Amino acid sequence: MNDMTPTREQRTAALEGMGCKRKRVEDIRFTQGKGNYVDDVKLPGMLHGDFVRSPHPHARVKKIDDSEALKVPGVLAVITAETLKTVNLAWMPTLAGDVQMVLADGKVLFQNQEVAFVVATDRYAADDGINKVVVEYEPLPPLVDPFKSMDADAPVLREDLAGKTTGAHGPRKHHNHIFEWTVGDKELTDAAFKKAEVSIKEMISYHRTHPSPLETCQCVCSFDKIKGELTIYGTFQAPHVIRTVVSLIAKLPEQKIHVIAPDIGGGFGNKVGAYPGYICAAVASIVTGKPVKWVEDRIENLTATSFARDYHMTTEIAATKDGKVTGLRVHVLADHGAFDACADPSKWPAGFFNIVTGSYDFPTAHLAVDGVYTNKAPGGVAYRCSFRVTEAAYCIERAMDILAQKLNMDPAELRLKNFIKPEQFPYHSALGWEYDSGDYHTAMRKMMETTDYAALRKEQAEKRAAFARGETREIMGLGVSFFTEIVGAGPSKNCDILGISMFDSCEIRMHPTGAGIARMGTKSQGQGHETTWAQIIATEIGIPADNIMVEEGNTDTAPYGLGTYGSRSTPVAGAAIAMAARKIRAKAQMIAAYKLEVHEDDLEWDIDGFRVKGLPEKFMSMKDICWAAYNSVPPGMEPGLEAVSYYDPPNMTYPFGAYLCVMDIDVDTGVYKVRRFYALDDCGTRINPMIIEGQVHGGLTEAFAIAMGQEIRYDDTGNVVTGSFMDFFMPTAVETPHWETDFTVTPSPHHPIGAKGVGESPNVGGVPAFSNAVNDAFSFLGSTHIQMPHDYWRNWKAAKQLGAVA
Ligand code: PCD
Ligand SMILES: [Cu+]
Repeated sequence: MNDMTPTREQRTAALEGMGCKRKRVEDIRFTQGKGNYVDDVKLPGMLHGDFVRSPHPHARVKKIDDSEALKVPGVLAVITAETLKTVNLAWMPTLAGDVQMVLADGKVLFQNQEVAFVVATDRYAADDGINKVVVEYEPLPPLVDPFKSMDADAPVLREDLAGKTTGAHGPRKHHNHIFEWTVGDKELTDAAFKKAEVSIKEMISYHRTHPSPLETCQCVCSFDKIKGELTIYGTFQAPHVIRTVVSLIAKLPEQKIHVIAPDIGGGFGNKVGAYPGYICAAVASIVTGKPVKWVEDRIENLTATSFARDYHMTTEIAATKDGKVTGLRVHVLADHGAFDACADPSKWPAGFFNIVTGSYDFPTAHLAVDGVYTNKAPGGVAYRCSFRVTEAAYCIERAMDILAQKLNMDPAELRLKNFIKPEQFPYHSALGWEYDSGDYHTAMRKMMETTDYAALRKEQAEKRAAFARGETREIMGLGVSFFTEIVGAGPSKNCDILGISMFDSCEIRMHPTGAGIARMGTKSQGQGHETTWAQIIATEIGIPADNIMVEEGNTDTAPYGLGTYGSRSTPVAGAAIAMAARKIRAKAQMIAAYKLEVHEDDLEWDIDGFRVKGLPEKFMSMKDICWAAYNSVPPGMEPGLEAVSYYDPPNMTYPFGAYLCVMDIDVDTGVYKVRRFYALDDCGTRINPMIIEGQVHGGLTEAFAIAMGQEIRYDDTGNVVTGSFMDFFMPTAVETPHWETDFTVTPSPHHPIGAKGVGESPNVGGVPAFSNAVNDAFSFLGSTHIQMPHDYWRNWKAAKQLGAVA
């Protein structure tokens, strides 16, 4: 060996594999404005469609007159429910087993609901056409408050369901009831409460909000009459699912549907579902024979496509005097809006909300969820929520603080006392999950030491005394949050969408020169998959990440996958990638054995190739093996080097984290300052620490937005009052706090590379940390729970109600 021979460290570094802070390859195009988004798709002769929307939240549609609209220059067609009925598409199935109007059929059920679709030569003409469509409405009483939805005299919203006493998830108790879902042992839990030395009860609401990605939902549909083929470019987080759904509802053969999700400007769950815009653009293209583009504007996005949360959680904890939890009882009233269009795996009407026991060893628990209809937009699973895990984490983390307050215990100490212990993993929760791995005590203690939690509590006590003496008008809050996430939907035993198991996939094809292309069933919307997926392959097969091209989002080339949401890509596709790479390596080993003239078992893997055991100079690099795969494979072996893997995970993964928010609030103005925010995340094996940090920063910023002001609010008449960025809080760099990140590593025992998801964690853990900080600040004035969002006005109002301001 000469001096030029690279060291093992240099060879490893050259791969830029797992653990490397590899720079994001996609950013080369994004930072130069060279991304290719749906709105960049411009096809010859392309038309534009736009919606007439209802100003009323609840009304009968008496008549739609399009005669004047059709006279507008450039307007070619006005599509209504009547048009759609001719092709059986006036209603579409939702992922939650309900049906949803594509265009208003006799009635509208929420403000801004789609009523008619105007198709024109350009967007402006379409807009002019919209203004000329005359719709005659007969307003009906709106139902806004979910708590009144099951009143005896509540208006009937869904006339199409008249007389139906069962829905997709069992019996319905009322004409506005969707489902009741119960989990856990009711008797045992009731008994625990009877015996309880201490208990708390609080109605904890997680308000309605919206993911509002930078790029709104949009598509271009192009129907080729001659070939009978439909090509759909769209902002799809799950392109294959869209292809299957379109095939099923439009009765087009699946091979004749090409779904392409190009670059996506943020998804956050907003782009999982199927929207009327997609159906209308497809029908318009079939009718006109021209490509049709549909692009939502911001107000449409905020008010009509997939809201998030709107969970009202009556929460009770039973405990002993010294702070050991003995039971948890939760009732949720879930406001699903006008149609149940929640994008959960089929069997889970309330998603994975039954992770609500959190990080604590509850001997027993019982949960009941009632889903109800109101005159609001449909949706329900979006915005970094992992299928209602954000709601569950908020519920339990707020409740633990309330219990700590009642017991006069420190909230961090109460948590430490009740954590599931490291030796209890795999841990079976009272509500039915098997937590794969965790070390909660270590994470919590690291958070407490790094932030000097004890000193902060001391400072708080001093400030409270000073406040009492009238020396300051500022109060200080410490928001502790310790969350357990459940991501990686999911095992076919309990997760499917429309009957398709929630596996994911990867196909790797190596080229002769030691480069390759890898395709997955997932679809990045900004997460950086092009960077990280190549890193997994680099480590697994010893080819530099730079030599692996990652391609997602084209259903013609990618293997079938269920898409990217619920932080499932790393737990599911990440595993498929490792498994496909291992198949490549297994074949490579046979080729290397043949070339080095030894038995396969005499070879050992060494960073970027195979070495003959005990003969270090006999080595064949993976690059050379790629070449050999195309010219000298062992007799009887097929040439080439490619592999595909479909991975059905044996379990979910359970990332966790310890967060602390330090906040100061001025009681006279309600103005708060986030002095410090510390976030420790454990997502098992870390693929790209820089990307993880970016994910955490992004998720915390969204958590900050939600907890401190962001809200989709309806007034009593069913009017959305926060339907634009004038009113919907969108934090910029000015408002956003500074984030301190940290980590521990507890690998997932069942995942091939030990990785868990991380993308949703900061939102799951962040919201309770902010809300607990506000509540902790006010608690010494006698409050137990202040509802989110905690904007200045509400903080001031709380201070006033608590007698802190005159
Ligand atoms: N351990 C680990 C984990 C992870 N990672 C990384 O990180 C990321 C993420 O991941 P995940 O967790 O697995 O996830 P995904 O699946 O991929 O994704 C999803 C998520 O993601 C997040 N993030 C983000 N970012 C961006 N940029 N954009 C967007 O849109 C978004 N979104 C959001 C959401 S909302 Mo949902 O949908 O609601 O359900 S869900 C979600 C990627 O890249 C990966 O690779 C690493 O590195 N490592
Ligand atoms: Cu989610």
